[in-house]
Amino acid sequence: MLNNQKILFIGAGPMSEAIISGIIQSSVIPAQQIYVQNRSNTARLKELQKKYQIHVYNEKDVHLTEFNIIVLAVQPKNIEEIINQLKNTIHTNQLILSIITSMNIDYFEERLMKQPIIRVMPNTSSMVCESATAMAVGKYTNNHHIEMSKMIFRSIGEVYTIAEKHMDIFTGIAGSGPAYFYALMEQMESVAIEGGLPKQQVRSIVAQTILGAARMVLGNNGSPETLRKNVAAPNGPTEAGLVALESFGGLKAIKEAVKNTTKRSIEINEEIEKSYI
Ligand SMILES: NC(=O)C1=CN([C@@H]2O[C@H](COP(=O)(O)OP(=O)(O)OC[C@H]3O[C@@H](n4cnc5c(N)ncnc54)[C@H](O)[C@@H]3O)[C@@H](O)[C@H]2O)C=CC1
Ligand SMILES: O=C(O)[C@@H]1CCC=N1
Repeated sequence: MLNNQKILFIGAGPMSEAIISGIIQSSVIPAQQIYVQNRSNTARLKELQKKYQIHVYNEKDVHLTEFNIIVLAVQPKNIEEIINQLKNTIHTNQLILSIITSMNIDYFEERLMKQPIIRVMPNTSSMVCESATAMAVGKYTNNHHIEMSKMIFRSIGEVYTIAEKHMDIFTGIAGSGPAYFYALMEQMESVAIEGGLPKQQVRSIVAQTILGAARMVLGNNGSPETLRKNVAAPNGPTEAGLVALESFGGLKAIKEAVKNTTKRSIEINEEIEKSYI
């Protein structure tokens, strides 16, 4: 289905790279059909070209009508210039996949006439084909568009089709989630080194521990609650650790992190909508 499709990424940041790396590893779209446009950073474009053997463009050289699929991968603050670039140029037979955080499908549909648009929230684990990706579809999409989008994002992990109103909480959990785990890993690495474990082993020990816990849950070996209880014998070392986690606010902090991310995601859309009134 994607054999003859040409795909353009607008924005050459880490998220575009993570997706490109994933789709090349999974051979869902060949490298020679992948194009990336960035604003001015020629060195970054050269780096991506060399690493993945894809085509790269500076903004002014792109002919947007050549592409079947256009992935928008810039920050929300750059959205207006992207709309200006697309408006009056693209056709309704081109599929837009927006991974831009916070920006609602309505925003695009109001500015681009009858354009098929799918809003997607992947995460950086796309790089190793382990993303948890959400997809919400616009009103001008058809089954073919939805299937193409699923194929692309399934090549880089799991895809969940959700209602668009849940995109912000999904961002709080899965889009931003890797950052919470990295923050946790930083703390665990630091205390492991302080406790005398050899530095060269610590990174692997911590990462393997998180990977194993995730695999236990995904392998249906029990709910997180049951699995937690299995680790913590009454009055054992784990129980002491969990008591500290709770008493230092660790559990509440996790919930607050998700809530704050969700709130900020909603705010960004509101701020940008307001700035154009
Ligand atoms: N990094 C992450 O974990 C995730 C990011 N996202 C979202 O994906 C989008 C991209 O994320 P990153 O790659 O992290 O962002 P980034 O800010 O690192 O990269 C975006 C790139 O787009 C370029 N750019 C800006 N305006 C442009 C224009 N008009 N034409 C061409 N290039 C332009 C910038 O120079 C920059 O190199 C953002 O909206 C972000 O919120 C979504 C899911 C996860
Ligand atoms: O925080 C950000 O800017 C984006 C949202 C999801 C991951 N990164």
